[in-house]
Parts: sequence; C-alpha cells; structure tokens
Amino acid sequence: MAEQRTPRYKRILLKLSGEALMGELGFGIDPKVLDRIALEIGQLVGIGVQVGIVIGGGNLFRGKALSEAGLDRVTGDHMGMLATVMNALAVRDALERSNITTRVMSAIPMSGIVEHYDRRKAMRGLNNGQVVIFSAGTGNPFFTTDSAACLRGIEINAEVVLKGTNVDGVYTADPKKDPEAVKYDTLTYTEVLDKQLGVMDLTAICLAQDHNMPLRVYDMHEAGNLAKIIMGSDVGTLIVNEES
Ligand SMILES: Nc1ncnc2c1ncn2[C@@H]1O[C@H](COP(=O)(O)OP(=O)(O)O)[C@@H](O)[C@H]1O
Ligand SMILES: O=c1ccn([C@@H]2O[C@H](COP(=O)(O)OP(=O)(O)O)[C@@H](O)[C@H]2O)c(=O)[nH]1
Repeated sequence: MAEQRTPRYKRILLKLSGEALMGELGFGIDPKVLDRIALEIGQLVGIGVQVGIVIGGGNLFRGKALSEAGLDRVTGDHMGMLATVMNALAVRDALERSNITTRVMSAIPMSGIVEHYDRRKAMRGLNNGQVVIFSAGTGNPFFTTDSAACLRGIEINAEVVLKGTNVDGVYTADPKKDPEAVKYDTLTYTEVLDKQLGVMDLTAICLAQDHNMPLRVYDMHEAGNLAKIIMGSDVGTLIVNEES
C-alpha cells in the first residue's frame, strides 16, 4: 500500500513517561533524550499537527514510592506533581531551543513559573501552532499522569492519546518480568480492564473508554516512531472500543 502523505491526525495528546526522560541515567533528565524529543515533535509541528503534551514525573518522584518509604501519601503525590512541572520546564527549554513555540500550563497555580491551566487558552494556543505542555497532572493526589493525559486529551478534543513509554506496546503480561509475554497489535478497553494489563492505570483506561478516546502505546526510545504513527503506521498497540 502506498505510504500516506498527509498526517493521520490533526491534533494529538502525547503522554511522555517521566522515566523515559532519564534515558541511560538512573534518575533525572538526560539532555540527549530531550533533544531527540524536540526533534521528533518539531517534525510533527512542521507538518501541521497540533501537539498537546502531558509529562510524567517518575524519573524524579512518585507518590506511591515515597509513601512506601514512609512519607505521607498526599505529600508524596504533591512532590510527584511538582516533578512533572520540572520535567515540563526541561522539555519546553528543549523545544524552544529548536524554535518550537511552546507554553506550559500547570493544573496547580504556580504564578511566576508557569501559567495556570485554562482550557480555552490551551485550545487557542494549539490552533495557533503552539505546543502546549500540561503539567502537574490532574492537580489531585491519587491520580497519575496517564489519567491526566486522557483527561486533557478529551478536553482538547484530541483525536488520539499517544503514550510514549519504555516498552513497545501492551503485552499479555509485563514483558520486563515475563519473557513469554506476547504483544498485542490492538486491544479493546474491556480487554485491558478484564485482563488488568498494567501498562496504563485502569482509571485512565476507564476515562478513555467512557469518552471513546483511542489510545496508542509505543516505544518512545525508538527514533522516528512518533512520525511513523502520525503518517499512518501501526506502531505499538492501539486500544479502542469494540465498535471502532
Ligand atoms: N501488560 C503489560 N504490557 C506492557 N507493559 C507492561 C504491562 N504490565 C506492566 N507493564 C509495565 O508498564 C511500564 C510502562 O508504563 P509507564 O506508565 O510508562 O511506566 P511506569 O509504570 O513505570 O510509570 C513498562 O515499564 C512495563 O514494564
Ligand atoms: O494527577 C496526578 C498526576 C500525578 N500525580 C503524582 O505525580 C507522580 C508522577 O506521575 P506518574 O507516576 O504518572 O509519572 P510517570 O509514571 O508517567 O513518569 C505520581 O506518581 C503521583 O504521585 C498525582 O498525584 N496526581
């Protein structure tokens, strides 16, 4: 089949896991990863795709891990959300160095550092070709940035939520623990929920299912994957409703 020349999507919500930002490092942010992300996002912006981004914080802090280490869970989740703001600033910096106009919004007011989340301003920014980074997750403890990605994706009328992570799709079991695990090309939300497939938290899957938001899980470490998806390749695993 001839390769598609126009982008498959006009507006996407890209979820980047915090862990993926640390690249080869054990903690923090790898500038080489930031530069590659900027390059890949620049390609999308260049062909007219509107890009919203939600960034995780797992390379810095996770509320659950902090609470297991003895901290109060809500305090830990606040630290996790602040971590996503730091990641957002780093990604904005990399995008702006590549001359991509970018704005960062935070679900938690943080005057003087980033602007407060405002859907209408976000929509205007996207329509004007700005990359909009949504930080601080949903602004509430006990949620994850996967849920924030689905929430913001639905709010901005994105056509798909692309989850860039450190595995190349959804498997029958966690591929890092089970070498026999087999990758799915497509799945329904119901299958993910029934089989409790752990690649995305179940709250996020339920939200996407309720609003019929397609999800695609792909390996963000493989250069060019994002552009391939946008141009029509079925990279990773697609999660949709039965009827879709
Ligand atoms: N069924 C599954 N298919 C694919 N990955 C899975 C599955 N169950 C658990 N995982 C794990 O989910 C992780 C990706 O999710 P992500 O949210 O990006 O990271 P984390 O869970 O560390 O925040 C992978 O590292 C993978 O080991
Ligand atoms: O709406 C949200 C989103 C995130 N978090 C906190 O921020 C941390 C980092 O986000 P996440 O674990 O989703 O990052 P990722 O796994 O994508 O790197 C989480 O562990 C939570 O502690 C939260 O409390 N509410």
